[in-house]
Amino acid sequence: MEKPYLVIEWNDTETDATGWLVIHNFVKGYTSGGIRMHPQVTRQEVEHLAKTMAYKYVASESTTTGGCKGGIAYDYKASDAKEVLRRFVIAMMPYINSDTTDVSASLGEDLGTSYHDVLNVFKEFDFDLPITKSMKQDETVQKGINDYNELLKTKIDGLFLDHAVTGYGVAFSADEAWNLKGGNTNARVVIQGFGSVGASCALKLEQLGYKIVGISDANLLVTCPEGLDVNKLIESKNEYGEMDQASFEPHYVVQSNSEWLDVDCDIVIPAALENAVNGENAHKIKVDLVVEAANNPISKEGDDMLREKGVDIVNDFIANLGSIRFYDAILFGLIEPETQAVIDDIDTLCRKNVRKLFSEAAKKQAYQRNIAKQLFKPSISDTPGPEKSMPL
Ligand SMILES: NC(=O)c1ccc[n+]([C@@H]2O[C@H](COP(=O)([O-])OP(=O)(O)OC[C@H]3O[C@@H](n4cnc5c(N)ncnc54)[C@H](O)[C@@H]3O)[C@@H](O)[C@H]2O)c1
Repeated sequence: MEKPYLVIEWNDTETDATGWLVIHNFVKGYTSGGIRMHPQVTRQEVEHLAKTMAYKYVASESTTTGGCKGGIAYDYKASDAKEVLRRFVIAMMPYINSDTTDVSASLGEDLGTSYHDVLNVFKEFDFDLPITKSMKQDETVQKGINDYNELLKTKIDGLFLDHAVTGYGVAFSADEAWNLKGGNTNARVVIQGFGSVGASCALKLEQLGYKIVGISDANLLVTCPEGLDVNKLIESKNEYGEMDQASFEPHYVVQSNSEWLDVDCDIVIPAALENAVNGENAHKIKVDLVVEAANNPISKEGDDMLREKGVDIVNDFIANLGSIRFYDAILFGLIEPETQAVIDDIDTLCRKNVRKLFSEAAKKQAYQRNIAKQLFKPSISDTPGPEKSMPL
């Protein structure tokens, strides 16, 4: 279960883009994950992300879904990025929507891609959500698909629900961990990234009484020791999660985004890049809580340094499971299909997992990441096929 079940490499016929679909495991013929696009994507990164997805489904209490990931090495801002994404999705179609085997890899959005664009390709092929043959015959799942599509149109706090769920889950996780540590109120938070996840996390933490004192995006770092106005920054950000300097208050300070770990704060939340905390910069971390909103945002060297320093962490597949829990809980009818019920469910699950993580880590005097890998290790890896058709 440490090696991926399947790795498929794709070379675009019209550009120099290369991509991979990595399926870490299937559960009942089903596996799910997003598609990432940026110029530095590697096969190794996609394999690592697919594995993280498998753990994340276990942490989400899913009994129906394995972990996979798509990755495309291409500039997500290029004028033809959407066509490249479309050709990648089409190339992977036999694994996404198969009528000959009871198998489906459900692909959604990740860094550099939007769910809407992925969905448009599915529509060309006449389906809404990729599911297995058994799922197509299941009334609960059919209702779940409709409910999910309806919920995608709803908003909370001005954000589309699917753009809120992950960041809110990160915020609930950070809040639970901070409370368990006996942290002070009004704690100061720095966040790397202001996309779907970074922005919604900042907003929920602000609602919970935290001060967001620094946010970085692909272009800059903006700081304010008294707290940034998160709503105003969200209103003015563009589709790539980049803030508009014209909306900044005169007392905000703008610096290079590479200085994000120099900001004086209590909690650090990497919500953008892989290996954002690494052997070169981990020494700058002076806080004793890091919450991983991005997938795999801390390199092995960076992680060793944080562990030695005694920094507490809430790792990625516990903190950022919001969107997959939303999808699973609605698709399989685990909760009421209502906007607030989705948020409450993520609130409850994230806090429960963080309490379990911190209490086990304290009991065993061990680093949280090692404990998380024991607590949420995937134990199922089906060989999919007709003989595996089974009731959900
Ligand atoms: N979207 C989800 O529901 C979801 C779920 C789980 C995990 N994640 C993970 O969270 C991370 C962010 O995802 P997202 O959906 O918010 O992506 P996004 O594409 O919406 O936003 C990415 C953000 O990162 C910023 N960024 C890029 N380069 C940067 C740099 N050098 N310094 C600082 N910021 C930089 C961008 O400007 C943007 O604000 C990814 O690792 C993704 O895999 C996302």
